[in-house]
Amino acid sequence: MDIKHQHFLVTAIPAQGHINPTLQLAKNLARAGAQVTFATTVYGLSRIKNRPASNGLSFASFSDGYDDEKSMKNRDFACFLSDVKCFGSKDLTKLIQASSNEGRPVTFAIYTILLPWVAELASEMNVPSAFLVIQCATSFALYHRYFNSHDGIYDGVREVDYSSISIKLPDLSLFQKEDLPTFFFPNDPLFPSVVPSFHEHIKILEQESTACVLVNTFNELEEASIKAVDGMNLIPIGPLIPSAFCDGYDSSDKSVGGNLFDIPENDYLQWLDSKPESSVVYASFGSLLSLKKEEKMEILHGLKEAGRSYLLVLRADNEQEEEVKAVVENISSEEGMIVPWCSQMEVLCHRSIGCFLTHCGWNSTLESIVAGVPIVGCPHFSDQTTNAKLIEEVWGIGVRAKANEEGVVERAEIRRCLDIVMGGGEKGEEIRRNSAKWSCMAIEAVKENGSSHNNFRNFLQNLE
Ligand SMILES: O=c1ccn([C@@H]2O[C@H](COP(=O)(O)OP(=O)(O)O[C@H]3O[C@H](CO)[C@@H](O)[C@H](O)[C@H]3O)[C@@H](O)[C@H]2O)c(=O)[nH]1
Repeated sequence: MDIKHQHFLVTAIPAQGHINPTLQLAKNLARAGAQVTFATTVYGLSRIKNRPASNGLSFASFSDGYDDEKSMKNRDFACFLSDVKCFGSKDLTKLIQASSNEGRPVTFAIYTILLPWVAELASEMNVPSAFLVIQCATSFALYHRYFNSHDGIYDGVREVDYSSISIKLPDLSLFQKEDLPTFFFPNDPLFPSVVPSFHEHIKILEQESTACVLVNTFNELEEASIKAVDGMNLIPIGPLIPSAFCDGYDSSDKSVGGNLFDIPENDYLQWLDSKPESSVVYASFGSLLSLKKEEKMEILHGLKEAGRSYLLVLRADNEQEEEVKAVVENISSEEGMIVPWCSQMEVLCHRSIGCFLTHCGWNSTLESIVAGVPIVGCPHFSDQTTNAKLIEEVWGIGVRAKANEEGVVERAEIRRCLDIVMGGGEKGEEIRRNSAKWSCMAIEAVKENGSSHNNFRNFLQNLE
C-alpha cells in the first residue's frame, strides 16, 4: 500500500519517558508521508502545551476514567492500569470506527509498554500492530527471559526464590541481581501492577507467528541483545530523538513537542554560553523519580564539593524541603543553576556540558549517547539498573555511582565519580573517547542509509 494511504494510530500513557520516543516516532512516520493519529489519555493530552504541527499528524485522546489532574496522582498504579484499559479500549474502538467512517481507516496500530490491550483491540478490529519498546533491547531481552514459558523465572503462579536470580544473555556478562530491572523483584512497590502488564505484553507477542517489535535503539549498540530474543522480529529504529540533533533532516526540529512540564523563562542556555567547553555537570533524574531529602542534600553538596559548575533540575512537582531550599538559595550564579525543567537535548548538546549525572532512564541514556556526553549513573528503579551496567561495562561511556545501605549516593561518591569522568586520568580519557565514538555511531544509524534508517524504511515498505 502506498505510504499516503497508511494511517497509523500511535498510543502511549502520559509519562514523559513514554511520550517522547513515541511522539518522535509519530513525527517520523508523518514525515515519511503517512497519516498519523497520536493518542494518549485525555488528561495527558491536555497537559501537552507544545504539540508539534507536522503535516499528516493529528492528536486524539482516550479516557482513563478521571480525565483531570487525579488521572495519575492519588490513584494506585494498578487501578490506573485497569481503568485505562476499561475506559481507553472503548474510546479507541470508537476512534477506529470513526476513522473508517470518515474514509481514513486506521491501517496500523503502534503501542508502547503498559498498553498491551491495544494489541488485542487492534487484532479484534483486524488492524495489524507493532509493539514499540521504549527501553533498551537488553532490558526487553531480560524481560523475555524472565517470562520465558519454558525455563523463565516468573509465570504468575509458581513460587520463586528471588534471592539468587541472575540472567545470562549470549555475548554479555552475567546480569546479577543489582543489574536486573527492579520490577523483577517483589520488594519493588510497582511489582504487583507492572509485572502482570509486562507479562501480558510478552504473552501477546508470543502468540503471534512473527511479532513485530520496534525498539528505540540501534543495531550497533545492542546487536547481541537484539539477536538474543528468538521468535520475534526486533527492529531497531532509534535513537528516536528530534531531527536537529541526529539525522539533521529538519534543523528546526529541536523538541519532541510533548512536554508535560513547563520550561522556565530564565535562560539557562545563556548561562551555559558563559561557561568553558566541557566544564559543566548537567544533573537531572527524569520525570518520575521523587528524590528523598537526603538524596537531594547529597547531590547538592556533592556537586558543590566537586568544584565544577552545574545545571541541576529539581522538578516543581516535587516539593522542596526547607533544608533543601536553604542550600539552593545560597548557590551563586558562578557556581551553579537550578531549574524546574529544561529542554534536555539542547542542554546535552551544548558545548559547555562535560558530564551527565543521571538516573539512567533510557531516554536520558540514549540522549546522552547521541550528544557524546559521558555519564555518572545513579540508577533507582525499573530498567535504570540495567542501563547503568551497560553504560559502565559494555559501552564504557561512564561510571555507576555506588549507593549506601539506605540507597543514597553520598556526596563523596558523587565527587569521586565526577572526578573520574571529567578529570585528567586515563579512565576519564577512555570514557570520553568512547562517548565520542558512540555519538558518531548513533547519528550514523539514523542518517540516510544508516542501520536504523534502513530498518525504518524496510518496515514501512513491508507493510501491506
Ligand atoms: O528537565 C528535563 C528533564 C527531562 N527531560 C526529558 O524527559 C525524558 C525523561 O525520560 P527518561 O530519561 O527515560 O526518564 P523517566 O522520565 O524517568 O522515564 C521512565 O520511563 C523510561 C522509559 O520506559 C524508563 O527508561 C525510565 O527508567 C523510567 O523512569 C527525556 O526524554 C528527557 O529529555 C526534559 O526534557 N527536561
